[in-house]
Amino acid sequence: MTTPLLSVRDLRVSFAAPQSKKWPWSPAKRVNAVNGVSFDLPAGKTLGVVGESGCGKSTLVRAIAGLYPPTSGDVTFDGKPVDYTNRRETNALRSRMQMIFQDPIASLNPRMNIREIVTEPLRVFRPDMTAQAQKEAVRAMLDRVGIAERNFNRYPHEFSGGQCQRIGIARALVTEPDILLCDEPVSALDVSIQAQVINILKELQKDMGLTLVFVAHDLGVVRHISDEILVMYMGGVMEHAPAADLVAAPQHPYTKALFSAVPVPDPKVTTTPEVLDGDLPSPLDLPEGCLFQSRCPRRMSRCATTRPALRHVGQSKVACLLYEPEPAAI
Ligand SMILES: Nc1ncnc2c1ncn2[C@@H]1O[C@H](COP(=O)(O)OP(=O)(O)OP(=O)(O)O)[C@@H](O)[C@H]1O
Repeated sequence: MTTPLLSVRDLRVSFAAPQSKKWPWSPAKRVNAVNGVSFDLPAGKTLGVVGESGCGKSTLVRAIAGLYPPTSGDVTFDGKPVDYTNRRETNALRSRMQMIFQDPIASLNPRMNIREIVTEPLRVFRPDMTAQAQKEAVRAMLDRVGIAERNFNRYPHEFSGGQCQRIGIARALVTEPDILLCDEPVSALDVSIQAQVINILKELQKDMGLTLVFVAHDLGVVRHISDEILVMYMGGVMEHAPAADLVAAPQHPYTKALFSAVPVPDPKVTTTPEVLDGDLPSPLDLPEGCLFQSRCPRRMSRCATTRPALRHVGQSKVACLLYEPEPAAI
């Protein structure tokens, strides 16, 4: 079996919660944003990450990129464990692992023109390149994302959201990284522009042999671009499956509810979104058993005490006690 390009094992990220002003002596609490995520991603493939707002998707990719320090767990990149406390190592990692963000305009420096923005990563990560070689690389990269040379001296505010996202992609890919972490890159764009940006990403992935992690809350977009999909809920993985299997036959009760809400573009097909009752648990105080128990339509008594592990169900991996035999009574 080939070694995956990216391996994540039991990754956890928590943040210090703001201290209560009314009860400053109360014990400090932590927001548990990512709670034990594991996956392997082979080179050249795309992993989609989906889930409701606040389930920890952005925190997961930012922790992998080294923007948030993981609380525990291991990340292995290209066969080597990543030490996020080692600054030199993290900097070297950044040249091979780049990121694009949700708000394309805000993620570009408003004081730099487009040429300067796309040249910046080369100045940092490829100081060995001559100024002429850098200029050529920037021109070629901007050309590939469809930005004409006559616009290179213009500033981000002069471009539309879709153009800014293309510039963001050029900035991320100019150093020819191995992996691109995409944090909701098309959520802020119009639907027609979303398709253009996704097609550019897919073309570049093919040409450059890129590996992608693609975060989105729009399941339609994710299933179009992904080879495999990770479904997150309250910072944990509920299901991890090949995209086609997840769409055709979701296994976890949460995935089923999530997919039942996706509209089908066919007037003859009627869909009935499954409404989930119950409250979300607090990320400050996670339940002992299954993270989804408070809203699960298939809840059983042992869900309150046992946290299910991801286990194989056909081609998928599912974290649900429905697929775990009940232990025999002693
Ligand atoms: N810097 C931070 N400090 C404290 N809590 C944070 C911080 N960043 C995220 N969180 C919390 O961590 C949890 C996960 O947030 P995150 O942004 O990763 O979710 P998400 O799934 O990406 O949501 P969205 O789709 O809305 O971007 C949330 O409860 C959020 O409030």
